[in-house]
Amino acid sequence: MELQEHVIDLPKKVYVGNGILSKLGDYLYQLNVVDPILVIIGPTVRKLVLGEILNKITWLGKVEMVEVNNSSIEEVNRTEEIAKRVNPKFILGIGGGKTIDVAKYVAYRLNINFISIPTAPSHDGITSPFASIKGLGKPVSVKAKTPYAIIADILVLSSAPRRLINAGIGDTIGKLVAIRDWKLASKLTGEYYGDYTASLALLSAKHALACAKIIHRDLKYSVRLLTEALISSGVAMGMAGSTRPASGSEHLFAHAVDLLQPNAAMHGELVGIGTILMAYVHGINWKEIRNALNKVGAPTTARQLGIPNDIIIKALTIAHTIRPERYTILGDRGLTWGSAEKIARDTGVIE
Ligand SMILES: NC(=O)C1=CN([C@@H]2O[C@H](COP(=O)(O)OP(=O)(O)OC[C@H]3O[C@@H](n4cnc5c(N)ncnc54)[C@H](OP(=O)(O)O)[C@@H]3O)[C@@H](O)[C@H]2O)C=CC1
Ligand SMILES: O=C(CO)COP(=O)(O)O
Ligand SMILES: [Zn+2]
Repeated sequence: MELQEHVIDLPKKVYVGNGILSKLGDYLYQLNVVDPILVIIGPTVRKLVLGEILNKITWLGKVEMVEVNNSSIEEVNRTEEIAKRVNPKFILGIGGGKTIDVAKYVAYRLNINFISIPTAPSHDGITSPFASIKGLGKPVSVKAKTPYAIIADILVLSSAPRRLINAGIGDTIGKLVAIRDWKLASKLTGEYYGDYTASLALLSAKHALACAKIIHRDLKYSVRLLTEALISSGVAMGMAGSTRPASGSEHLFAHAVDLLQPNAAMHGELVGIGTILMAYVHGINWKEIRNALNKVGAPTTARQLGIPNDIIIKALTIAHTIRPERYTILGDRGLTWGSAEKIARDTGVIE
């Protein structure tokens, strides 16, 4: 049998360490970064780190900056127009998941090198060659540019609000369910299952569980664990050429809630709750997942997020329609209202 071509495109270098943003200029030199450079940043992060960043890169020559407010297609189009004018050789995306997604997607559309500088360990888009852009007609991620390099400063990441750190734990714990959905799909539909990439995603989830155990004692060490887990989950997506190892029924639930009640919660928070629910459906230890999220202070109930019970139940019943081509434990027909309500009540997600 002739093997289909599969190309794995991975970042060239990953820098991780405490206070390493102070060496940004050195890293860009090592990476042969030349001007013009376009910095894409969000408004909050701009206030926090822009001064430090600009200090380190202005020697490179022409540096322009664009502030993005969300990850909508309108914001992508606006940023792309600026990028066309600047004609950068490199794009630096600095911030949380939304800013990095916009930077990564604009870099993809214009085929420009993209460097990922995360400021919050809240999502595994830090390394992945995918972006979640609102307004493209579907709530799931689309192909984007593989980061040329990643610069993850643990001091910056661990100073992010605790809610963002907890969201990263939720997004990563989700892989416990995602890889089970993938394996199930391979058995039932014959879909290719990548043992290696699934193991990498599973390892990330285990690191997130370990992080949840020690975060109260050693924040910096646990954020380092979490960041490495997020990076390797992104690498798993890059190796698989799809978000399959990192996104299963728990993400479908999160996307469904986002559709029904936009901006109700952070992505990783919804994925965390989705993981409790779908772990229950898979018949695995959902209480361990709930305990880990509870222990760090991440939400485990609809009430904590101010989401009405009906939205949770409705999301469970429509989750299977979000990405019908990706088979999960929800099957082709999804959950009935009654079974969805029972799952949500049994797991304590709704009262
Ligand atoms: N591409 C992929 O593979 C993946 C993409 N995603 C996507 O990522 C997004 C979620 O990312 P997430 O980071 O949770 O949300 P946001 O990007 O919306 O970030 C949340 C907020 O945190 C702020 N922030 C970031 N860093 C810091 C910091 N160090 N200190 C204080 N505030 C900070 C941001 O500021 P500012 O306003 O400046 O941006 C923003 O206001 C979703 O759209 C999700 O779909 C998630 C997983 C994977
Ligand atoms: O959030 C993601 C991985 O954590 C990406 O998943 P989707 O492909 O479902 O958008
Ligand atoms: Zn995710």
